[in-house]
Amino acid sequence: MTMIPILILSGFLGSGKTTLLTRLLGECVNKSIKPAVIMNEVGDVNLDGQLVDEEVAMREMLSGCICCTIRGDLSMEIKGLIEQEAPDLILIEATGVANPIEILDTVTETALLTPIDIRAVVTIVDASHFLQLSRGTRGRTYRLMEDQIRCASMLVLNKRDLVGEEELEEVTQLVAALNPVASIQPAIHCELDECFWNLMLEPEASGSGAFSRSNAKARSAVDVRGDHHHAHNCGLDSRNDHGDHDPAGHDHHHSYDHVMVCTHYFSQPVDNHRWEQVMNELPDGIYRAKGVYTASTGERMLFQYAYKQLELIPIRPQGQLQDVAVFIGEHFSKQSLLSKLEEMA
Ligand SMILES: Nc1nc2c(ncn2[C@@H]2O[C@H](COP(=O)(O)OP(=O)(O)OP(=O)(O)O)[C@@H](O)[C@H]2O)c(=O)[nH]1
Repeated sequence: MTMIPILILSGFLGSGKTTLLTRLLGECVNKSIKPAVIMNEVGDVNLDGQLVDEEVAMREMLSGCICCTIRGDLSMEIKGLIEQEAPDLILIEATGVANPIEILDTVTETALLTPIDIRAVVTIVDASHFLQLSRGTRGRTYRLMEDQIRCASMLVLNKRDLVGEEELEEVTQLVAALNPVASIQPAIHCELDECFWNLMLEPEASGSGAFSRSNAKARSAVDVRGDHHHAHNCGLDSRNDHGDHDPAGHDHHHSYDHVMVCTHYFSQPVDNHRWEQVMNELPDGIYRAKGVYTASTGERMLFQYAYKQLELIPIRPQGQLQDVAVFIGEHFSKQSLLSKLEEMA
């Protein structure tokens, strides 16, 4: 019986999951592996899908988080992908607010429907952001990041370019203390050593043990017991299941109910400089934004904003794609943001 390996990419908003995913897809081409991708977004548009080659089989799960509201759908997506696309490997990019323990649980349940093997949970950590939060009050976002780190089998300490040597040492120690088992790799734009790609894509060839399903289950169980309050929820505020029991019978403690999503559809082209200005003036509460707009030059632009860093990338969209911006953060006024965006028109 062939078991289809699954890689779960976890990490807080803007940490570099899509960056890692696109690199992994490149490595798959090099190694003649046929991948399939499941992308999950908290908003109702998937812009990251634009960065994935058209030829790669992809399923999008939007407007909910696979770790809670739409976790049942994940099993069906995995089963459907295997039956329809016969991939060698499935890569799941979770939302940045997902609790990977829940995803592990769901994927493990999927094994009852179809033969799969969880090969690794790769958590990407924004080294600079994590360090900054660790030095502050260590609120809910920090706790979610801790959970994501705890259940990883591999850890990528990304955005190494944004921290100095001593800070890197400090953040490595923090992360290693939370998860002494996982291998840790510092990286810039998720550029990893060859052995890391081999571990993810060809564990047999590299002679290293995979993250077997039973390991995953055991790990998940330990974490659930050890830190029960953080175990069964994600940081998404757009759910309506507050305090409910979920079908699997888990108690939901919504300790991460603090992340807000705001979506804006552009009605006309936008001047690039004006857009940079607007993004520079965003309130501190907005830590992540992405979208597509038409510049006044007529060019389509994909923009990425993570923790005050803005990136504008000219794109040729695959298929129909609306001009839209999604803002993610906490404690910000959606109304004043939307008015500001309206004013631009
Ligand atoms: N300076 C710096 N920026 C990075 C690095 N890696 C990724 N980025 C940028 O950070 C932003 C977010 O990267 P993504 O890969 O989209 O992050 P993500 O985790 O998929 O984001 P979400 O899907 O919103 O959760 C993009 O603008 C990237 O180009 C890095 O090592 N250093």
